[in-house]
Amino acid sequence: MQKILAPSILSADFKILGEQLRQTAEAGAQYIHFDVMDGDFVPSISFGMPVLSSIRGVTEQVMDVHLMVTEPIRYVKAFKEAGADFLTVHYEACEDLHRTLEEIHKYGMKAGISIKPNTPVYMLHPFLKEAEMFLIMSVEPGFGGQSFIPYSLNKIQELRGLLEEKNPEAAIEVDGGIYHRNVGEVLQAGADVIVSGSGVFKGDIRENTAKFMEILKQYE
Ligand SMILES: O=C(CO)[C@@H](O)[C@H](O)COP(=O)(O)O
Repeated sequence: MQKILAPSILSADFKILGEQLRQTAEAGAQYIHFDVMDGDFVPSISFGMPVLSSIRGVTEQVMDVHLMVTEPIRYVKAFKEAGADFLTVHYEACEDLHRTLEEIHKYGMKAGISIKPNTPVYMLHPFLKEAEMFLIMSVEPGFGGQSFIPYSLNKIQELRGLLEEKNPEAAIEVDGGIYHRNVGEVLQAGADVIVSGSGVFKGDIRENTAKFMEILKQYE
């Protein structure tokens, strides 16, 4: 399977966001990871639909939207209209996850399910055939720039094994604390989509992205 880089714009410079997205696209990043925080499910507040609509107009990259929001079902239609391609919700944030995933599919988006670092992979069992992507958070959701939690590697391996049997087409995305120095072990464990904020946007964006793409290719 092709390996994908999804730069997380949480670490971008919003004064020149369009230009920074262009640099990631030109260096090969296929997705843009768009973190939405509501100040309730996570302590921080980030950005929402108006920012997504605005960047949708300046790049062809796939919009990979990660809702760190309580009861995200309330916003499915709005994020579709703003330009989301993937809509990922948290297992821990949904009263009825089956219905939330159905709603995402009803609006023609691909659905993702995310779990926090302390949520075991077995909680995903009832939903393995209901999503196109599964997001393992390798830091506590809420802030960029944290350290990768090593136990996440075991969770990726466990999930890979389950998906091979139940939903081999589904992708595993991993998010938090990923840099050039550790992305190899994340890919080796079974990840398909790599989210990186600080690792892409701190320093030379073109060079950082190109180096990630070079490493990703070695694991295809
Ligand atoms: O969702 C989150 C944090 O909640 C992540 O997407 C971070 O934005 C990743 O940032 P780095 O750890 O790569 O700086």
